[in-house]
Amino acid sequence: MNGTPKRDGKVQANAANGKGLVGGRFLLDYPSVGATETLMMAASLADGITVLSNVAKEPEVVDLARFLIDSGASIEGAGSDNLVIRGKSQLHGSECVITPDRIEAGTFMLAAAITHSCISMSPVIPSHISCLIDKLSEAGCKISQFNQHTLEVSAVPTYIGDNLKGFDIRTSPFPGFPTDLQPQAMALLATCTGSSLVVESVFDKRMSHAIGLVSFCPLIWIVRELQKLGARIQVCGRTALVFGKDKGSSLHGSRVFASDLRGGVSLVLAGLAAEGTTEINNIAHIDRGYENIDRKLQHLGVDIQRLTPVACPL
Ligand SMILES: CC(=O)N[C@H]1[C@@H](OP(=O)(O)OP(=O)(O)OC[C@H]2O[C@@H](n3ccc(=O)[nH]c3=O)[C@H](O)[C@@H]2O)O[C@H](CO)[C@@H](O)[C@@H]1O
Ligand SMILES: C=C(OP(=O)(O)O)C(=O)O
Repeated sequence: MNGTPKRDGKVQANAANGKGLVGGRFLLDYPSVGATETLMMAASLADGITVLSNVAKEPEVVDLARFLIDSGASIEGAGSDNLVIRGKSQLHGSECVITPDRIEAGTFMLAAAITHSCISMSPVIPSHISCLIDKLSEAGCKISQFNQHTLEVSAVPTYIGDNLKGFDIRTSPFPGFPTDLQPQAMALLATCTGSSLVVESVFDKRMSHAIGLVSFCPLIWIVRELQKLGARIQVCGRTALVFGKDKGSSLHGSRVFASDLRGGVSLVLAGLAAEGTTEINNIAHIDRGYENIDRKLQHLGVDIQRLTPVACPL
């Protein structure tokens, strides 16, 4: 794309002067999920061979590669640092079964932990959430795998004693700890014993952008909402220090506001552990990533009521 003009806030792109896309070599500065997926789709229909280096290895990238291959694309290396894509003149339709949502599964695992309960989940691909499995095990949960795709998370008092132990987190690209589970894990840490460090190394703006709320920053916002529920958290740059539960201190219900998807669901988790009633507003954020979360939690015995309908029915 040469001399990409910007007009009225829009970018107008012209591929190879109107002759279509041509393959090439790309070295990504950062293994970006969106950039890898976009380049993979473009290269599948570009003229010639494309070599992509330092690409994202997230399961969703591998899933998209599988779908493109089933649709006629030629992609080698999905799940590794490098991809070789031989462009085709066209693709065809194919059927696709989407990989189980590891972030939804991880959120329910954290729900089991924060409520000191036992939840069995299926289908889950354990290797997609091995980092969370390790952290919850470190906290004292018992995680059992029953068959290829069934996991049970147990944090019942007879097993863990009075409380789970805090643990430290540093988010990083797959297979590291997912940034999309960071706020939910922070809610859990506020109920564990001891202090825990959370370092956000994927999304700079989730941590450092707006200390003092100069402009919108999801992390600062969510910390403030969790604090309304009694969580004790201090943020410094990309690091949050979560002070766990002392004897006598606990989360309590309050009126809070979701400001984004994962921060929003972390308020649901905190609400599960809080004494009294928690009212969460702006739940459209949560509905974007959790289908029927209220009904799923009701099935697990949670006293939860939806006060506003799903904004955009799924
Ligand atoms: C729709 C979707 O799939 N969204 C996911 C995707 O977002 P998304 O694809 O947008 O995330 P990226 O992996 O591109 O970006 C992650 C971070 O890296 C930064 N960056 C990105 C490219 C670059 O060249 N340099 C750079 O610094 C971005 O500003 C951002 O802070 O991956 C994120 C990281 O796992 C997840 O949190 C999102 O849920
Ligand atoms: C950040 C996420 O998605 P979105 O970019 O759609 O908010 C997410 O899935 O956690």
